[in-house]
Amino acid sequence: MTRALALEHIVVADRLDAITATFAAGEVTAICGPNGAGKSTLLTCLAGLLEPDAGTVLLGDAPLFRMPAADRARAIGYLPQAPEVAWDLSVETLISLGRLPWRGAPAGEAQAAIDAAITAMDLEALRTRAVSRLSGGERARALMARVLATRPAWLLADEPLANLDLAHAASLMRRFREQAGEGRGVVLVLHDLATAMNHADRVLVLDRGHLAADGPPEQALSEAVIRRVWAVEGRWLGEPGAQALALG
Ligand SMILES: Nc1ncnc2c1ncn2[C@@H]1O[C@H](COP(=O)(O)OP(=O)(O)OP(=O)(O)O)[C@@H](O)[C@H]1O
Repeated sequence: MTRALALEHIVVADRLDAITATFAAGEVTAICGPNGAGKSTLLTCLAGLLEPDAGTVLLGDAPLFRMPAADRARAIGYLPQAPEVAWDLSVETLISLGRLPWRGAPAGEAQAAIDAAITAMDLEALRTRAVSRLSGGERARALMARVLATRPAWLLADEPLANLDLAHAASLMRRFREQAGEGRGVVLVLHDLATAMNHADRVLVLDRGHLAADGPPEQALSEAVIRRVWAVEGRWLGEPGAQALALG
């Protein structure tokens, strides 16, 4: 069973203030909030890349920052907001880097995970293409595929839809749902509140380093919360699961 990820009173000076939240496996959790609210900071703490100044991050019962790095890398896959690709690799080689935490596993298992990630992100036609010759959205899909190839218990992604066209964005949200259905935990930073409203099981709203709301999307992203946190008048239109936010 996938162990829960939890933040206990974490503080990152001037960026996050005493945040407590437990993330459940099998769910898609969205983190929303205005620019500078602390969303990426929170996600890097969850990923085990930024140690908070106070408080604890737990994976199950284990403090995340005491775990061996390889164990952490197998458990948590993380897609940063603006990932760097240091070398000009082919798409398939880039994706195969997602298997590094599993060195020693059978080669067939690795190839199956890489092939599944290539299919999931619609990259068959680009398998041998150099990363430098991809469009922005294709590159984003290749980087997401690298994370999927790890098959981690937790998938953390910072604005994973940012560069994707409509069809690929919808397809990736379906993949995240499938991943949650397989028992993984999925935590996404999302600016598009309609995507969070329609696809997340739970939404955390951050506002200037504080947790402003935490709950099912219809509560955490109510019109009152949007007014208070984003200072915008918004009105939800449409049916549950296919809502749009009208502004003004
Ligand atoms: N490395 C850093 N050192 C110090 N402060 C930082 C650092 N990175 C970000 N900050 C500050 O911390 C706050 C939170 O930043 P963070 O990147 O977590 O926000 P965010 O909610 O992800 O914003 P955005 O929607 O703009 O991506 C901001 O005020 C930012 O200026």
